[in-house]
Amino acid sequence: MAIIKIENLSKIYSSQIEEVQALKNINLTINKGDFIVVNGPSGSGKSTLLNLLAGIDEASSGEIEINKTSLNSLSDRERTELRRDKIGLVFQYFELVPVLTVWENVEYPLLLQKVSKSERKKRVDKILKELALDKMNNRLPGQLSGGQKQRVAIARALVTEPEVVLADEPTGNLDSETGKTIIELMLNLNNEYDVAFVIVTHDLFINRYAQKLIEIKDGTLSVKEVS
Ligand SMILES: Nc1ncnc2c1ncn2[C@@H]1O[C@H](COP(=O)(O)OP(=O)(O)OP(=O)(O)O)[C@@H](O)[C@H]1O
Repeated sequence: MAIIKIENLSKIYSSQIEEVQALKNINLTINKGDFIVVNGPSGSGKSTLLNLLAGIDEASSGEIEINKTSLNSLSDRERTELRRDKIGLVFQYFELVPVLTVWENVEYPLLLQKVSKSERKKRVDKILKELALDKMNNRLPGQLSGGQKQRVAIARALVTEPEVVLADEPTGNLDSETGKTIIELMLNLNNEYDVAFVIVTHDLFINRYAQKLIEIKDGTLSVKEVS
């Protein structure tokens, strides 16, 4: 079942000096439970693609459908809510809120969704236990290792029960052993919850975990192999 459908998506960055076509007519379907790895050289358009999916930036032309709803057909507010409900985000530099505890960081997206207090407690406790972080509930992000921070970020991305998690260089700031643990954790969560993962990375070791391996080059996308 398709969760996200990208059709003829293009992005042009224009300034007074030049125009850069960062994405050229991209087509891609992300299905329920997919584990997709995206490679590509620096400047090829990987972050642009994630930013368009995450709503951090807007496409120049083309369509993104989430659960059969075209983002172009929605108001700004509806678009934000749809993304907030269906997409979880994980970043290279973790992006945790430094003054909130581990527990509060994971609770935060549920506050935005206006989930009740009792339901918040249930869901945050469950995901922190699942990710073996329940002994660290009251720590601040500054008191965690890189791998622990990334586990908190993954818990925060999953607590809203999204259909897809987009991860931008999730191992980029971790040593190789911790990076491997994080990817294997994502794979387990993918199997357990059937949530799709799209991992944009330079770390070639991640490719062996891919169900679908995608390469972006000069703004065009190709599927390298499907297992
Ligand atoms: N805000 C912007 N204004 C102008 N050009 C931009 C902007 N953001 C990105 N670009 C250009 O768009 C192209 C794609 O950039 P993008 O950041 O998507 O690449 P990337 O594959 O994520 O690279 P990296 O692996 O280095 O992060 C590049 O040529 C880049 O210089």
